[in-house]
Amino acid sequence: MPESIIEVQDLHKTYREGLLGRKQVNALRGVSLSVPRGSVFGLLGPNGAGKTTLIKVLLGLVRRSSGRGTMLDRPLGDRNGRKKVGYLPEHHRFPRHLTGNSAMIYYGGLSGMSRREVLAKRPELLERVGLAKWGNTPVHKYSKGMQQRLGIAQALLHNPDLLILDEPTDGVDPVGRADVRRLLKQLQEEGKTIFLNSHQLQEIELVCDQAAILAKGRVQRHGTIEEITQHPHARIEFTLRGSIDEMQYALTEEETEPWEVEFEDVARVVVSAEDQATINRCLDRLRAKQIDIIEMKRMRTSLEDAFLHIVSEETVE
Ligand SMILES: Nc1ncnc2c1ncn2[C@@H]1O[C@H](COP(=O)(O)OP(=O)(O)OP(=O)(O)O)[C@@H](O)[C@H]1O
Repeated sequence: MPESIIEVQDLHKTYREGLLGRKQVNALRGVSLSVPRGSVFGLLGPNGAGKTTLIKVLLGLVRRSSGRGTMLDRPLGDRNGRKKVGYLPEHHRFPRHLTGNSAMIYYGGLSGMSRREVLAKRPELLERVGLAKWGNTPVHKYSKGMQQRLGIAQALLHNPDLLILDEPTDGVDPVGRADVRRLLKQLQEEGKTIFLNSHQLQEIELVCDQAAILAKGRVQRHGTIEEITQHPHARIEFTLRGSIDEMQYALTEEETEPWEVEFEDVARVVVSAEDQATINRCLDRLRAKQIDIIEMKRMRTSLEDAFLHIVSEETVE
């Protein structure tokens, strides 16, 4: 088992609202998960699932109602555990009057760094995020992608081991997203762990090694992207040549998706197979009917399909 940088067990958070706190919102209802050190970990979930609450509990910005955990080998909420964390909040806005350079000094100061320390690190960090030439430009002239990259640069100032990024590519165009992805991969290669909250499922699929899907305050699925996208039944796409009638006859007992006839004697069909024995049976019947198997490939579910399936499965309370 790889070492965990974040480990939480049975985390609950209930917000209380209204007069005397009578109205309760159960934002986290027993969240358990572990984030391997050195991974890029994606936290996914529909609106209101509890993602930001989980991040805030990890950072000690919101007090948990119950549960336990560790972050960077310290108990949850421990101030020393937070010193090695870089954080990019959701919808963050830099004050308009700051430039890239002055923003780095301002935010470095907030995490206790002296001006001299920031000045020593700033050129390299701005270079890394592709903003070396933009240091003197006011941030209100930056594109959304540039602002997010500056946000990541400020989160890296104190050389954290763990980066927690809440929607880092929100509102960023595809080119900007590819830049952010490249940067995250580089940071991972340097040994940093990245915990990413994102709505962009494709983004998570491209950049993350592991993910957790949160819905209604509970972890619905947790594992590598491969594990999450594994379909319970294998789906095999066959491209076949021969008599279309004979093909259909050979596969009458199987669960197939609509046939696509490409030419008069070539067709493509997807067969759902519960196990290898089902696949073998299909092959035997097709061969017995003298059908040529031109191609056979196992289909993967996209993370988006898996996400929609998991979220629609979850029970409504
Ligand atoms: N300070 C608060 N007081 C009361 N309820 C809150 C508070 N913060 C969040 N909630 C509620 O807790 C639940 C989880 O909210 P949270 O913001 O953690 O979800 P999320 O998954 O981050 O959603 P989104 O993707 O929309 O940002 C929601 O029902 C939300 O309305």
